[in-house]
Amino acid sequence: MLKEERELVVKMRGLKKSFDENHVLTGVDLDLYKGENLVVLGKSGSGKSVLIKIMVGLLQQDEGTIEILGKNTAGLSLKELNKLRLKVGFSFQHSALYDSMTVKENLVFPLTRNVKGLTRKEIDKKVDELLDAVGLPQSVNQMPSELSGGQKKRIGVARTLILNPEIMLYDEPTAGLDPITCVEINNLIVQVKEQFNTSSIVITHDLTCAKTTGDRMAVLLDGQFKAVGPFDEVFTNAIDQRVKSFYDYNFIK
Ligand SMILES: Nc1ncnc2c1ncn2[C@@H]1O[C@H](COP(=O)(O)OP(=O)(O)OP(=O)(O)O)[C@@H](O)[C@H]1O
Repeated sequence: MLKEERELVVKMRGLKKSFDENHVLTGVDLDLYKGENLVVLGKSGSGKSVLIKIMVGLLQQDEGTIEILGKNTAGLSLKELNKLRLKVGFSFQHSALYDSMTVKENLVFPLTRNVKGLTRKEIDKKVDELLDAVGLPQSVNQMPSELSGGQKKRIGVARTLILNPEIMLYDEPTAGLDPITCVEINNLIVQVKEQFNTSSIVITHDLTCAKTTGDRMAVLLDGQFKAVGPFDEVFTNAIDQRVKSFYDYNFIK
């Protein structure tokens, strides 16, 4: 199917954001198609987190529009916006699990807060389904402090998925993990897309993560996407020296 015929789940146009004289986003256009994983690459401080925060409503853009699942966020009431945001699952860089709650309680908390009228049986079924999906059914009664970094990330993903999001945002999913665990998390991101039919934005500096998880790359430079496309296309045909050097520094020979 031609790219243009595919359904867009996120459409950003002309997004700008400055902090005083720091012009972080200078005109971002971004398309996320249904069922794809789009990787956003950019060096430290390039504005990747600012972009995601605008998308989930933690920051407000100065200019530009965002459509999520066909709805322009500017025209929505707070109630409509909150409803829409439930369809966007945000998997934080540091997993953000509640340390005083068991794994199960961590998963149940967002579910009961956002979905009313579920029976105990339905809740248990959902928790079991998600822990199975992330490969950690045995961790149900463990405390976050008993989990490894990779396991915490998996539980974080399960907790995000429990609300059935249509769009997943992964912020530096492999940061701070050893290479073997990175591979496992990368595989999980691909698996989630296939199993739960999600579309995702993956923010990373890690080119192995990018190559494994991403259908397309989008490289953020000077506050805009300068190179967008499949991994090999973006890096082998790179005209911009900074896109080339981003690749070279990641794979130092
Ligand atoms: N709330 C804020 N107030 C002022 N400046 C901010 C704020 N948030 C981000 N910035 C600035 O915006 C720029 C981009 O930051 P951002 O966190 O988006 O970078 P990043 O690409 O995610 O970097 P990293 O890869 O290191 O996480 C930085 O110069 C940062 O100092």
